[in-house]
Amino acid sequence: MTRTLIRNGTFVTVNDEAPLVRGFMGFDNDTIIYLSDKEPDASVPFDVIMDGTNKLYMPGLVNTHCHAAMSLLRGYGDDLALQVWLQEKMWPNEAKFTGEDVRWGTLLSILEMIKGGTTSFVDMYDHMNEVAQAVELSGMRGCLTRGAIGLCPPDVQEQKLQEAIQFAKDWHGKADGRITTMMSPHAPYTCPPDFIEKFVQAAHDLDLPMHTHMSETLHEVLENEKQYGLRPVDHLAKLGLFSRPSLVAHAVHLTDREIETLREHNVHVSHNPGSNLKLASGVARVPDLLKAGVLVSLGTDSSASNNNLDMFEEMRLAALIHKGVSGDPLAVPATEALKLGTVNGAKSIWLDRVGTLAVGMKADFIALDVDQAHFLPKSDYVSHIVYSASAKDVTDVFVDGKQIVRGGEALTLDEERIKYEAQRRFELLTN
Ligand SMILES: N[C@@H](CCSC[C@H]1O[C@@H](n2cnc3c(=O)[nH]cnc32)[C@H](O)[C@@H]1O)C(=O)O
Ligand SMILES: [Zn+2]
Repeated sequence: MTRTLIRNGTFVTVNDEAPLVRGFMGFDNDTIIYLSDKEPDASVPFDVIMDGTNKLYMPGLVNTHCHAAMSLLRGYGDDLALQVWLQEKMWPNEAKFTGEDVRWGTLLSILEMIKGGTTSFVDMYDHMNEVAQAVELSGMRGCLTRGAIGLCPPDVQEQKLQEAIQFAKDWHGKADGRITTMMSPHAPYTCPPDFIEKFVQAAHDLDLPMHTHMSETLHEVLENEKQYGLRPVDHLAKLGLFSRPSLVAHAVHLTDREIETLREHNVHVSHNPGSNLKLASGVARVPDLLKAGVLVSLGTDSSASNNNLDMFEEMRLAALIHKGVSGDPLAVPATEALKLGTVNGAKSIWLDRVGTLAVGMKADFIALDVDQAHFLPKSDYVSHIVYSASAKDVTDVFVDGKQIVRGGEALTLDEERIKYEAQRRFELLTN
C-alpha cells in the first residue's frame, strides 16, 4: 500500500465542517486518511511526499448529464432549437456512428473532461461497451446507460431494451467499482408509454436507477399534455419511473406542484445551463428546486449543444443566470454553485464517498495552478473557483487515489491518437 502526503496545499473541501484547510492531505490506495492544517506526526509514515505550493485542491467535478460520443458533432448544428437540432442534424448523423466512432468520440470527451477536472460523469448513449471500455482505460468514474429512443418498430424496441439490460448487467460495478449503470428510456416524447414501463420493470428486476430527459422545452410539455393528457412529470410518475431512484436531465419547465412531486419522490435533477441556453430551451427553476429540497447537480449535456465539457463554466453559468433571471444576487451563491458541481453531483449518482475532501472519502480530487493573474489576490478561493477559474487551470487529477493527469498531461490516454482519430472520423461521417 502506498501512502501519499501533499504538503503546503490549499484545500477547498466542500465539507461544511472544515471548508478550507491550509496544509496537509494524505491518502492511501484510494481513500483520504489525513487532512489538517498541522503536519502529521511520524506514527503515520508516508512513502510519497508531494509539494502543494501554489496549488488549490478541491474535489473532482461531477458531470451528471452527457452524451460523450457526440463530441464528433461539435459545431455541426449550432443555433437551432432542440427538435430541429435533433431531427435534422443529430439523429441522421448519429445513425451512421459505428462502435469505433463512439469509442473515439467518447475518448475525445473523456480527454477533455479529465484534463478539465471532471472525475465522474454520466453518459447516456448507445454502443455502450465501447463507452465503458473508454472509461475503464481513462481511470475516471462513469455512471453509464444505454439510452433508447422508442420511435421504431416493436422488434427494434425489444432489441434496444435487451441491449440496455445486457449492458447494465455486464458493467455494473466493473473497472474496480468505477463504473455503475442505470436504465434509460431517452425521453417521454421519444418513448411510447409501454416502452418506458418495460425499462422501469427492468430497473426493478436489476435493482438499478433510472435516467431520462424530462421537461426540457415548453413544446415538449405542451405536446405531452396534448398526447397523454398529462405534463411530463405526472406522465412519468404514472408510468412508475419515479418508483425507482431517478435522475432527470433538464427539468426546465416545471410548475410549483411538479417541483413538489419531484421532491416527494426524491427525484434528482441534472441542471444543464449551457445546453439549455444554447438550444433556447429556457432557464430551469433552480432556486425554487433548491428551496424545495430537491437534489440538483450540473451537467454539460453533449459538446454538440454546449459546446465544451468545462464544468467550471457550468458552475459559473448556474451562479450567474439565476441572479439575472430573478434579480436576486443570492439566487445561487458561489458556495451553492460549487456544491452543485461536486458533492451534489456525487449524491445524484449515488456515490456516497465522492464529492468532498474529508477523511474516509475516496481520493477523487483535482489541483488548480493558482499562481496566475486571474487568481490574485489570494482571498476567497470559493469565489475564485466559481467566478474566475476554467478547465485550463487544472494541473493534476486523481481518481480512487490514482493520478490520471499530471502537469496538465493525461497519463492514461494517448492524446495525439485521440485527436487524429476524432478528426478523421468526423470527416468520414459528414462527407
Ligand atoms: N441512438 C439511440 C439513442 C441514444 S441516447 C442519446 C440521444 O440523446 C440525444 N440528445 C442529446 N442531447 C439531448 C438533449 O438535450 N435533449 C434530448 N436529447 C438529446 C442524442 O442526439 C442522442 O440521440 C437510439 O436510437 O435508441
Ligand atoms: Zn441530453
